[in-house]
Amino acid sequence: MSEESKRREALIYHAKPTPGKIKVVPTKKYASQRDLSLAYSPGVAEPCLEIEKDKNNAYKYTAKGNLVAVISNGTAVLGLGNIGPEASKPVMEGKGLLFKIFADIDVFDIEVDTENVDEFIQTVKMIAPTFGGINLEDIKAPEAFEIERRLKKELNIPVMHDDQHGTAIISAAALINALELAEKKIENVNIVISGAGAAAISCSRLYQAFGAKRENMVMLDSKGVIRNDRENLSKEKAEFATHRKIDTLEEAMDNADVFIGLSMPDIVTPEMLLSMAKTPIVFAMANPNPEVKYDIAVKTRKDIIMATGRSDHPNQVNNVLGFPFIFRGALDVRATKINEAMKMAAVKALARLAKEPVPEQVNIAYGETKLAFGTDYIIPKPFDPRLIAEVPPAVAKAAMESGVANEPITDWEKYKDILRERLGSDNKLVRLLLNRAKLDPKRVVFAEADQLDVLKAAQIAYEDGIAYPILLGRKDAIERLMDEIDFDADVPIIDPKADEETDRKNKYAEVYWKQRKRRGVTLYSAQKLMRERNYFAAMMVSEGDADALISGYSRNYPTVVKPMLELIGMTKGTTRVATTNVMMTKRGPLFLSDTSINIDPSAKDLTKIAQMTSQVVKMFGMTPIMAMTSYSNFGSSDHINASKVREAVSYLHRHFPDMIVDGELQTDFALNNEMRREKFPFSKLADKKVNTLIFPNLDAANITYKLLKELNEAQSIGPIMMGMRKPVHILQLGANVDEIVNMTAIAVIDAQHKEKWEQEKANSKSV
Ligand SMILES: NC(=O)C1=CN([C@@H]2O[C@H](COP(=O)(O)OP(=O)(O)OC[C@H]3O[C@@H](n4cnc5c(N)ncnc54)[C@H](OP(=O)(O)O)[C@@H]3O)[C@@H](O)[C@H]2O)C=CC1
Ligand SMILES: CC(=O)C(=O)O
Ligand SMILES: [Mg+2]
Repeated sequence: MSEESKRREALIYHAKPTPGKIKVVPTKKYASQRDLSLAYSPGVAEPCLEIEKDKNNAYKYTAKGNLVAVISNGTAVLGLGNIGPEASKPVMEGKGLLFKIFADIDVFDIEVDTENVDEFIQTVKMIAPTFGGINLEDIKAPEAFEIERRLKKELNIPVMHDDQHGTAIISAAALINALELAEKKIENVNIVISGAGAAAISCSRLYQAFGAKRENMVMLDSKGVIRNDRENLSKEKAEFATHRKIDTLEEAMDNADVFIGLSMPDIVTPEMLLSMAKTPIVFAMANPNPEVKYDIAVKTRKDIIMATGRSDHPNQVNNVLGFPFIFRGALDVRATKINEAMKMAAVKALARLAKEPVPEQVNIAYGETKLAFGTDYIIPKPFDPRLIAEVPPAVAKAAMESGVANEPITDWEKYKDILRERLGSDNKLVRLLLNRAKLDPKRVVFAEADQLDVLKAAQIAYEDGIAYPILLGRKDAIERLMDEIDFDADVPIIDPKADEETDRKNKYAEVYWKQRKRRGVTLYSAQKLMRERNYFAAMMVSEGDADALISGYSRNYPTVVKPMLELIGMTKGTTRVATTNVMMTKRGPLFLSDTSINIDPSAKDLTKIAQMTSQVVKMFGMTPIMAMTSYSNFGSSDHINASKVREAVSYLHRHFPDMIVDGELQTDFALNNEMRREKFPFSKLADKKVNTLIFPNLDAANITYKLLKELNEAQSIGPIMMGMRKPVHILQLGANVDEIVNMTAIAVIDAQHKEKWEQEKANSKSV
């Protein structure tokens, strides 16, 4: 994309469909007059009076505790300089967006029209009662130092200048890890710091707290090297003035181990990079354009460990990894400050997390195949969902230990769950699935293990303890791919076409032939069939050599369903198989059935689909609240398509009175309690939140789930196969790695349940 197109794209993004990036959304009901009388006069007076009695009640009755002010005067906006308060607003709104999506913190951005330190401080102090915390942003040095120092002293809520400490925290974490990779000790390295402003001074101070030596540092500002014989140095610059008799960046870079750029674009030349010591560490963090372009740097030095502040290259060292999580931890213990102990705890948590195996969803989010700790991955990525559960607890704990927390946390596991929940219900449901599977992992045969994504999913399932994979496919291809993705495990690999070792192929063929020899199957044709991976895999499960099966990644649904039905068949007493998809929507998980199999189910089929779906919903630990959907509401149409749904509902009401199910209902009435309450107060669904929709036919269900998925309205898990005698689960064609892992967990849970039923059956027989 050309620079001009990028420019246009950025402007359109900010302008359309509504100008800006954030808005205020009410969190309470406001539909009726009654709601309004609570939200505003007269009801609102009650919390006012409670807060008048005790100011701390503001945390109980208002949004204060989760509200941070992002405040700037626009004097040092990114690396764009002093562009004024109005021009800084897009950046401040951007910070608001990041606070929200990464840590679920609400933000008012406030742009103040003054460069006078006293006026600025006075303004912040006067508006501070509104907020739980103050994030100072893009205020130039040296004023930024005084502003932060005085506000910290005079306010009893956390105040942090993000450009100083957010940047210091993330770059210190990156530096610690980069030094480990370069096999250098922080006490010994020579560090050049370009910039002597808010970010640079604060970073250099924090590096010292981790062992860097001031005498090994050379700092530069717009006038060159800050020497101790220079006159009129500010207090902060004087702190880092060097005794070395050098003047230029070029001289400073000679034999330096580390370059920290918090200044201006394009000031580091290839020659300077070449003059640095071996395995140089270069963090060119000026935004939006770094001190040296990423491509030039990595081309110039093959041994470089390179980072920028940008998201379009590896190693984004940017304070986005700091401020959301630091404030989250501070707010959650109602800390009065953000102190050194809290900052250091955040550094350590970030540095540690980078060394942990990276979840596949992070690889997917960044279009990577295998992120792992190394020169191109020295710090976690901002979209890493683990950040929220790792960094804020570390910060909160440090706040408690250093005596600045007003609301200590006692149950850390519960706190971590609450934090994860803040990122939405999708993560919660998936986590629940994975955790359940891990409780009792099963042997899962992956019928298409020679496909990279399937193999990666099998690797994750194995490494996370979700399943014991059995890999089916060409052995040489699987082994080559395993090498490629570092899947180093002793898991069975079976090639159905050449399974000489166990001779299972012939054993399965014999079983199959015996079952069907009077139905035109010869032993020869059975042997031929067992070379086909889906038949072989189905026989493995049927014969108890595997507990569950995953297939369908590379073939269309009916081709895979056929052998499964033929060899494994349905659960006893079942006349139908069907599928359900769980859609993770904004209103919570929603089960949709039947999404893949029954084209035009009868009333009786619909009752079966509803019952099977009800079992699956329970498997997810939820109570099924089901609406049988239609274009008609409770008899408003006499057409056969509506009456069959009515008939199904009536059957379920008669035979399963405990089931919470009703219809026929249009989807808006099914999902909107108020509409339903008003028009159909007699409905058995009453005020319950519907979590399951049974559709009258395949068209409706399949179109709905694909539409939701494609419009990014919901992430989908499924289709989950229901009604099979054994746990067999068929993927959507071309499913991604996350979807395959989720399906594997479902297959394992399905196997756990089926095993339990078998045992219960056996026990009841023996009684
Ligand atoms: N990646 C990240 O997370 C972050 C990156 N930054 C980036 O760091 C830069 C500085 O931000 P901040 O500290 O807030 O701003 P400040 O205005 O406080 O500081 C800017 C500093 O850069 C110095 N400078 C200007 N030109 C040169 C030059 N040619 N060589 C060396 N130093 C020079 C200035 O010198 P003088 O004192 O003489 O004026 C000043 O000390 C910006 O580009 C910003 O985008 C900032 C925060 C976070
Ligand atoms: C990232 C940031 O805060 C800055 O560049 O100013
Ligand atoms: Mg900034």
